[in-house]
Amino acid sequence: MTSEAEPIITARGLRKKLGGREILHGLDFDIPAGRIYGLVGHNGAGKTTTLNAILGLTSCEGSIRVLGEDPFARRAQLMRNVAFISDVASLPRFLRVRELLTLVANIHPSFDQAKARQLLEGTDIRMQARVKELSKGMVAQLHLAVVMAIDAKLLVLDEPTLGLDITYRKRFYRRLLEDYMTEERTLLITTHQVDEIEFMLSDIMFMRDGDLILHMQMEAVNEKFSQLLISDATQKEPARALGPVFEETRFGQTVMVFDGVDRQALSAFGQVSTPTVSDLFVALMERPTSPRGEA
Ligand SMILES: Nc1ncnc2c1ncn2[C@@H]1O[C@H](COP(=O)(O)OP(=O)(O)OP(=O)(O)O)[C@@H](O)[C@H]1O
Repeated sequence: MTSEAEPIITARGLRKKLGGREILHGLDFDIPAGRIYGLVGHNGAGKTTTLNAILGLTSCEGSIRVLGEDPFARRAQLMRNVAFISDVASLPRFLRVRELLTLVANIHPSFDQAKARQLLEGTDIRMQARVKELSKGMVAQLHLAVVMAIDAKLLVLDEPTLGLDITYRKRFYRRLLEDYMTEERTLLITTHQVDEIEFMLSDIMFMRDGDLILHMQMEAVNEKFSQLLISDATQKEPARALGPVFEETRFGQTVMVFDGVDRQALSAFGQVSTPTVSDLFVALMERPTSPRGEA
């Protein structure tokens, strides 16, 4: 097993300029092995650009190492241990499923064709079918089966379930968790439906306008942040005195999010819980000063 001391990905001062504009403003982070990371951010925050830097699809300033290598300079070698699914449907549409499996077997040294066939047995996808005849959900399933049959240390998923219905999305993530994840593998996922994957995440990263504004283990999120639901309006002012980082009204009740405030103290004013990742994201996006470099 790769030790915690040797991160799978290390970025220092990662910057990217595109079209004369800086898209990534100097990111610093380490991603250890055996974790499931959720990378969350608004449209245009720089998530795909970050993933492209990790996958060696784009060159950047600063430094990035994936499994100890520079992904841009050593992309071909690195792809033996890295697999990815992007939101851009990238499977050749004219191929039959069995031709696709043969093609991947020919180009990918860590691909186990028998395993891919076995993964497809439980689906409606036939070996004779052409990719273009499959529904979106079936293409996603096929893509996942191909990727799950690659013995990779790092799997990068960029909006992997875009356009799929809820049943497919749930099945997709369940499969990934049950049949793929081991403590030697690392998963990095971006999605705008973060509530659906929250149950499987070990860590989250929030991006805002090319900056990393939060990078934290889920357990730490639990300890650090609290959500307070206030039904009694008279409790709003005293709760506000404790300095919420966010406040809004929902169905006539007040919701506040606190950073580092004792839950016992909060419970005097209402119902205390841990905010969901999406609630926390909304709260921190509105916070004027970003806690850069927080880990
Ligand atoms: N080739 C390019 N030339 C110029 N600007 C680009 C290029 N590619 C991306 N950008 C810009 O970089 C910024 C970050 O884009 P990126 O795709 O990384 O965001 P994202 O967080 O993945 O967004 P989304 O959630 O919409 O996929 C955006 O403002 C985008 O317009």
